[in-house]
Amino acid sequence: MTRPRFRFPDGFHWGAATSAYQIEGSPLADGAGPSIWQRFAHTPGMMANGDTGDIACDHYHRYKADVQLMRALGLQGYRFSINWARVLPEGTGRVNPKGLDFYSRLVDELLENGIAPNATLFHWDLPAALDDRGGWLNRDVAHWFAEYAEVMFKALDDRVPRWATLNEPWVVTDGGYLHGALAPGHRSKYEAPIAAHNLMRASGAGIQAYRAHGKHEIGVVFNIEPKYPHSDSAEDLAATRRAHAYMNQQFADPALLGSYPPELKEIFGDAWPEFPADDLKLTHQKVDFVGINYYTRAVVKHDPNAYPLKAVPVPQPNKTYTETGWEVFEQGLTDTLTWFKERYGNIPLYITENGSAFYDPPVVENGELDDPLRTNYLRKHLKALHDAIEAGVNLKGYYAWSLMDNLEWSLGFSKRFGLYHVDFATQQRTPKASAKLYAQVIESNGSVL
Ligand SMILES: N#[N+]C[C@@H]1[C@@H](O)[C@H](O)[C@@H](O)[C@@H]2O[C@H]12
Repeated sequence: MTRPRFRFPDGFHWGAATSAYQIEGSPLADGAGPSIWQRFAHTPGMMANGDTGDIACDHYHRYKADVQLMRALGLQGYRFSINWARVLPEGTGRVNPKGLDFYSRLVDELLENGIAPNATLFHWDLPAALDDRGGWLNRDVAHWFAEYAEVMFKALDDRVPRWATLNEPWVVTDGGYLHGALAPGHRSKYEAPIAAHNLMRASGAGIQAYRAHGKHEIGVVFNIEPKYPHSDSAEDLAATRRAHAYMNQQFADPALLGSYPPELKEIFGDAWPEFPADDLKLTHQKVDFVGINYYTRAVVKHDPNAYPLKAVPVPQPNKTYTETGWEVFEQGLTDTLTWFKERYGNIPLYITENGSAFYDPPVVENGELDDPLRTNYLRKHLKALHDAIEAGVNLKGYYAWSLMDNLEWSLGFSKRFGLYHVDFATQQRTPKASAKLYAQVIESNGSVL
């Protein structure tokens, strides 16, 4: 019998992902300290519709039922993040036992249901107390992060097989320090490179701490958005190179090569610091895997007025765009993975996030909600994933973003990425047709595609 065209390798890992501030709610419960997202969301004008993570998906209370949603899909893994300030209310020093206990109970619930926990230490919600001490702009943050990481490793590494230090450091610096659209809401081209550098120093220090205490795997998660030139003019090619270095190499290069791409000094000019040489020895630690979050691509052209890249994305005609304004371009996923292998070697890779926000008409029929555009996105991207494996990429697994509709950061609850629909007034979860497809993909290891 011939092997089905899109059957994935035996042992391929199928999961779904979320993050703490986007789903948990109860951000200050049981002794938790505030994070910068708790403050940002309660700052007037920062969040669409004034939405906050005060309740979100109420996962802090509903986690057992949510694990059953994961089980219903047949998930083999669940990628979640830990709210640093729930465990260390001041960011360092005193541990909050009730905060630690929540994550211990979540991990046990996952294991009891045959789902492997995949824990991310930092998914943007820095403790506010550390932001008050300079946050990612203070070089001491590498030590603060390593202290927090050690607390978590000692508490959970006996049960957590896979850890990530950071989620998408690029978004933290571009959104939180350059453009100000995300917490902590700074707007400085002088601060952004410093925060970026300290994020990677902290990731390196966290990996070093894991090597002293851990028994399993640790890696780091980057968002990668492949850049394609609008034309083959020298200006557009140079703009594409800058955009690629700024988003796709600024963090992976110091982590995996121990260097920075030269374009960064060209982009930031006098705002690019001369970092101590030893710093790149700290950022450059052996990782057991890299997580890649892929959503879309960008076609890039030169624009002398664009800050700071002198490059802008070019909308593509006759293409499907998601509610977040992202072109549906599955070939970009294949291209991203082959590029990553060519530049950084045959490191084990996971797609740690991939998904799409489309408007879902809440029409529930036979217990599910139809979402054809999201289902089509999922099908196309899983096929593209299989193409990358056939091209020789060392791809170990895939986590759909997201398990359920949640707080899309400053966009609030308006952008729905979930496989499960959430009625935020009632907290009712309803599987979408995309959830049904995903469950069939998992059960057949891709053969249904
Ligand atoms: N926007 N968007 C969806 C998704 C976001 O919800 C995640 O928290 C991030 O890791 C990453 O940006 C991707």
